[in-house]
Amino acid sequence: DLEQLDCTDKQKDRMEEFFNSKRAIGELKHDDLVNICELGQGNGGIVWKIRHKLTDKIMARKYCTFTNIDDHWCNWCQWFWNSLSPKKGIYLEIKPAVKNQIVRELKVLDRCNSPYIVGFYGTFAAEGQINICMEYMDGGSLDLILKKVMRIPEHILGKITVAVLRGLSYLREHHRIMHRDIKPSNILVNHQGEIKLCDFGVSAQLIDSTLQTFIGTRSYMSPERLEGAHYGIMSDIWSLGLSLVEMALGRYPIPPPSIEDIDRLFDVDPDGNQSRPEGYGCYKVLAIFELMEWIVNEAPPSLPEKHFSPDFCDFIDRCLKKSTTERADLNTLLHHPFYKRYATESDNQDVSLWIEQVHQKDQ
Ligand SMILES: COC(=O)c1c[nH]c2ncccc12
Ligand code: NA
Repeated sequence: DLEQLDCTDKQKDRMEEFFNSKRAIGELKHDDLVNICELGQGNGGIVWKIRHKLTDKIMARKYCTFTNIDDHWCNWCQWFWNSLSPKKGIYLEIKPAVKNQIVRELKVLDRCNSPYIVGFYGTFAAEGQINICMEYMDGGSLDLILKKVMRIPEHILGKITVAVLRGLSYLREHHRIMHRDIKPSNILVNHQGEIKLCDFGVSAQLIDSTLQTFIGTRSYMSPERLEGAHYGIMSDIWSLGLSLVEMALGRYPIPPPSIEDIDRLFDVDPDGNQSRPEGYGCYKVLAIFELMEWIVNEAPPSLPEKHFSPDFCDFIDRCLKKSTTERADLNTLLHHPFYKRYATESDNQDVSLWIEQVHQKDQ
């Protein structure tokens, strides 16, 4: 039965519904699943929309790719990364014993039941890969939504903040783990207006066995983590702050845009449509290592009070303190006015409506 989570009756019903469908599905087998379409190339794997033949249940399935060690680039990266932080050796192959440990550790996902964590149907090894089957979120991930809209309005970002902080609290209180990879592509939404986290580092072995730590063109990693120092939940807080600024401005905020850049981003043309101004793409895109250097050495980004509420600006400033001793911790943020403004609203009809509008743009 449901652990007595502090959630609304509607949320309890939704989770009960999920448990029933999970029980009906039972043990997941490779041959019972049919691929429908690709949903995204996540970090450490590819995500597919699939259908469970016997129950017609739609799910999301992540194929976890490992260090394809024959790839020269990966070897170089891994060597480079180890030279930066020689704390762990290079996994030249995924030994069966390691694979079994990963599957065992992923079983923890069976017990991750929260309205703010994407549902888990099961995991299995097939064709030398590990598969994780999860709840399908028909609104997709926020990075893809951000590509469709100019930027995400503050009241929606407030709801996103509530969901992420509650998801992080759940992971810490019930499973004593941090997320490790908070960013827009790991925050999913659906047409019911639900907002959930996915891709958290539940298996230490899986984290060690994949190169996910730094592949990609952007970094949501905190300064202390980039420096190879010890990091914990406070690193998730930094990642949340950076993700919120990106979604609020509509672009990755490092190097920080100038006030002129921001005014241009917020300019509306005469007939009131917000089109991406021609100068939009003009900002300099830094290479990944320049970016990491900027995060470690330069001042953190912030929001302009001209376009956002003082509470939101203050919330962001507290998340993006470079020093972990100055940065707000989870409990402080759960008492922050910006969080409290949205925490009271129990249903997410506004989010549901907004998702509808966003996806209408496709048609
Ligand atoms: C890593 O998990 C995922 O990316 C996803 C889990 N459920 C989803 N639903 C839609 C899109 C992506 C996902
Ligand atoms: Na992901």
